[in-house]
Amino acid sequence: MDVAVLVSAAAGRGRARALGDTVLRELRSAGLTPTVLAATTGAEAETRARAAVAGGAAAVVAVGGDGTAHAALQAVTGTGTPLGLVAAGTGNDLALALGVPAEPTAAVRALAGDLRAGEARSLDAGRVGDRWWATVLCCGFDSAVTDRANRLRWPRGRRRYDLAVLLELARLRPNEITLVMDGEVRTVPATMVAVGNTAWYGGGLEICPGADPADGLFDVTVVGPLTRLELIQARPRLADGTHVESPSVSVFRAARVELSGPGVTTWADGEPVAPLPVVAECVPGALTVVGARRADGASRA
Ligand SMILES: Nc1ncnc2c1ncn2[C@@H]1O[C@H](COP(=O)(O)OP(=O)(O)OP(=O)(O)O)[C@@H](O)[C@H]1O
Repeated sequence: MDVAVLVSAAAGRGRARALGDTVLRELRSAGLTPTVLAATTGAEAETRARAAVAGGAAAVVAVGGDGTAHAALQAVTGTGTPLGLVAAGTGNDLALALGVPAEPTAAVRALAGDLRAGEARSLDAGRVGDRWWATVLCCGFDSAVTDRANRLRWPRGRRRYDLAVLLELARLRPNEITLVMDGEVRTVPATMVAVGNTAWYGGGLEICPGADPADGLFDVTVVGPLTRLELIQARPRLADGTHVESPSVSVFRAARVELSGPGVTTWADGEPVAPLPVVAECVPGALTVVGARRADGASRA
């Protein structure tokens, strides 16, 4: 059985590259025939993965973080070809939501076992235009921070993100966002809006705690106007999803979410998707995964 493998050299500050040989060895010893797809950018990875799927690969295995999975998603979603994950990024929110074993050897064994047994899980996927995503599409404060962090050349790693948070806090103000959720229109001042297929984003923040990637619906978390202090105080509550109890936070469920507002870019799976306005559609069963141990609403499992 031929399996295409994406190894993102940059992911996890070199962790994915360091794991490449181990992953290939484990795949071979499970009786599979892996081929590493040579790619140095996300766009190249998408092109190679699409060709591998068209060529009949039994699965695409993404060794990296959410950005690597996002590249693989563009090739597999809607095709029935399964995605396997080996978590090796700084953010592994999709692997977390699906219960993929954190230990790489165990992750490879789990996905190889499913492939050999012909077992896979069907999950919903988010779509904006022709872009697929699997975790959370966000806009507002959080996407401005990600945008800013990507423009900063210094410092490296987590501290770049922390600096971006400080810079964006300094210019914090809510935007008027219009949401149309399954036809119902609301215009609200929002600090941020998160459209969740799964619960986590940003490397383990449970922004949409009730999101179930197998229910055909998004969970939409809308955070209303917050002061700087309130936003800082809300951050730890994101780690366990208790922010949704705050009176400033509203949660909705919908299969189709239109978002419009001024000068805001949406991000999903840690990657830029499109500037507003966008229409996000939840496409039931569009994504097939192997090696997942949980796919029915992570926080309830
Ligand atoms: N096969 C590949 N080769 C090179 N780059 C890739 C490949 N696949 C994806 N990428 C790109 O590498 C970047 C980092 O990948 P990823 O998000 O998986 O790792 P990460 O450690 O979580 O990174 P970050 O925290 O910077 O998002 C993404 O922007 C992605 O598009």
